[in-house]
Amino acid sequence: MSGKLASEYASWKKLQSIYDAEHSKLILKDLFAADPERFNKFSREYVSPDDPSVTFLLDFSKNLVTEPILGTLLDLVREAQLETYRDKMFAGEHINTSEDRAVLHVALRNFNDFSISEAGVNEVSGVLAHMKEFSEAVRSGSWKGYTGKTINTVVNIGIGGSDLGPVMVTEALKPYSKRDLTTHFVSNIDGTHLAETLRLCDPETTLFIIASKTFTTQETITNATSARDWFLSTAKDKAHVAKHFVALSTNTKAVTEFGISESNMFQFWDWVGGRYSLWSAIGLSIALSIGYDNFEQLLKGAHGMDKHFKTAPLEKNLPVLLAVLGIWYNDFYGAQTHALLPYDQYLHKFADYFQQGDMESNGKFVTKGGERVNYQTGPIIWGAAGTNGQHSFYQLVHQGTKLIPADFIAPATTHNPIGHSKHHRILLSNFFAQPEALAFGKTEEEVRKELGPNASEPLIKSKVFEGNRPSNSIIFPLLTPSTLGALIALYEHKIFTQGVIWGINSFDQMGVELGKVLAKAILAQLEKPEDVKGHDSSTTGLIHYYQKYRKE
Ligand SMILES: O=P(O)(O)OC[C@H]1O[C@@H](O)[C@@H](O)[C@@H](O)[C@@H]1O
Repeated sequence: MSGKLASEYASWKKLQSIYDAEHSKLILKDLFAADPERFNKFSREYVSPDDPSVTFLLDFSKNLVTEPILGTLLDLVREAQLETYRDKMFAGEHINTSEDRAVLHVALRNFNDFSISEAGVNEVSGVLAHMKEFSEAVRSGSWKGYTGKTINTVVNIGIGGSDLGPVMVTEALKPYSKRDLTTHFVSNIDGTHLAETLRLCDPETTLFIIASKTFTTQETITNATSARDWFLSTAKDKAHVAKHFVALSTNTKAVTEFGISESNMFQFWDWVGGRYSLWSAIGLSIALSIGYDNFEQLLKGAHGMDKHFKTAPLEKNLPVLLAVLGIWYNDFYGAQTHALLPYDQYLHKFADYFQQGDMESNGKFVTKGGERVNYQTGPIIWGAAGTNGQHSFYQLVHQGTKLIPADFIAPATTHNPIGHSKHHRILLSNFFAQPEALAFGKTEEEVRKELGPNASEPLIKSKVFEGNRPSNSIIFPLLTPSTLGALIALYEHKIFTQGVIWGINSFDQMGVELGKVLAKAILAQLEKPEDVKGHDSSTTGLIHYYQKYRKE
């Protein structure tokens, strides 16, 4: 982000020559055999500077790196002036240059450690107090619906950043949830999503949270309007909306026009990016589900990671280490994707969440200076909870033709120790086994020995695991709110670091606009075939087919 393309840095060029000269010699089996200290050298234990119970181990020894390679990757971080840009972010400088905005999700979870001067930052504690008061009123039952009944269902209506964070975290922290308060999330404009959710709701006991930073997003406003219509078809009187609809937004005018009073609105600010907003008022559904105190623990866990990112030397800085390892595969090995593989059912939405977090942040081909990059930027993020993935896509990860770096993530202790943790031991045996199999594989010689002299050649070949497939492992004691906060912030800062190295703006999302504009134009043409104008023959043909078969 120093105005240069990443490929112009001396360290980038050096990494390229190292890759060219050495990559065929970087064999994990040999690297481990040559150095009994490899695990100690290439693993780090994180302990929150605020709370020693928030801790995890990052083992990155099963990566195709040596100490000199890691050193050169960290030189790249220095050359890109990461520390300067990190400090600019924490100081509230407008590092989101295309939108002229500060990037201050760290201010949402700042417990007085960083001094940040930006309009709105001094309002954060007031909004948190409002969230606490409101969530406690709903959870205690003192907040009543229009017929005097207690709220037992929450429906969050939002999309993208106003949906994915709350969904992921409420799922992840279910053990902390109030089980008699059900939380649903409606995001898709497809009426099916709302209709199927409303089937589960009673208007007298349901609270709708309309979550939208801009309060103009077509999907959210359409879903919110239909939800209000559904509610009023029973409640009749518009005055009852006040007991059943609240808004989370930066746009007071649009919220009040929708019919939600300012007192039922939870504010946030333009310096909170949608995909970094779960820490803001957008987290209200989380606070309702797990209670405000646990929500605050989530924030505190993230804050500890913020401090670590801000102060730890680069070689001990976990977000930086994850970032440079990702760059090594993405930009030098040509890996297209990165898999997030949590061995924890509660984290089953983790990869979905970081699909937006990473791909909307770093899926950019133009630098902040307006130049087209001549290297790869953001990877494709995907994944699923273990062990399900093992019975689905791991075949390709183990024996396919692509290199797929992966992060394996697991808690040492489960919240559900059924059968004296029998399930968890089986789960974790897989969490340990998969990275081992990926890294070390199974040689032809081993297969031959195993199958005996009568085995056919094709069978032998098909059972060989080449190995040498890299992964990180992250293991922590238990998935608590504060540990989850630290983990999310870990990945947020990884994404930030990669964006700085690539020289791109990780905080705008211009790429989502064109489709929205075209959809608006098409919506106005859907009624009659003669209205369909200005499109290519494919788009026109598709719309005509729809018009032929549509019923209503
Ligand atoms: O929160 P609102 O404003 O409804 O936006 C919801 C989402 O919209 C998308 O188009 C993206 O821009 C996301 O970053 C954003 O989270």
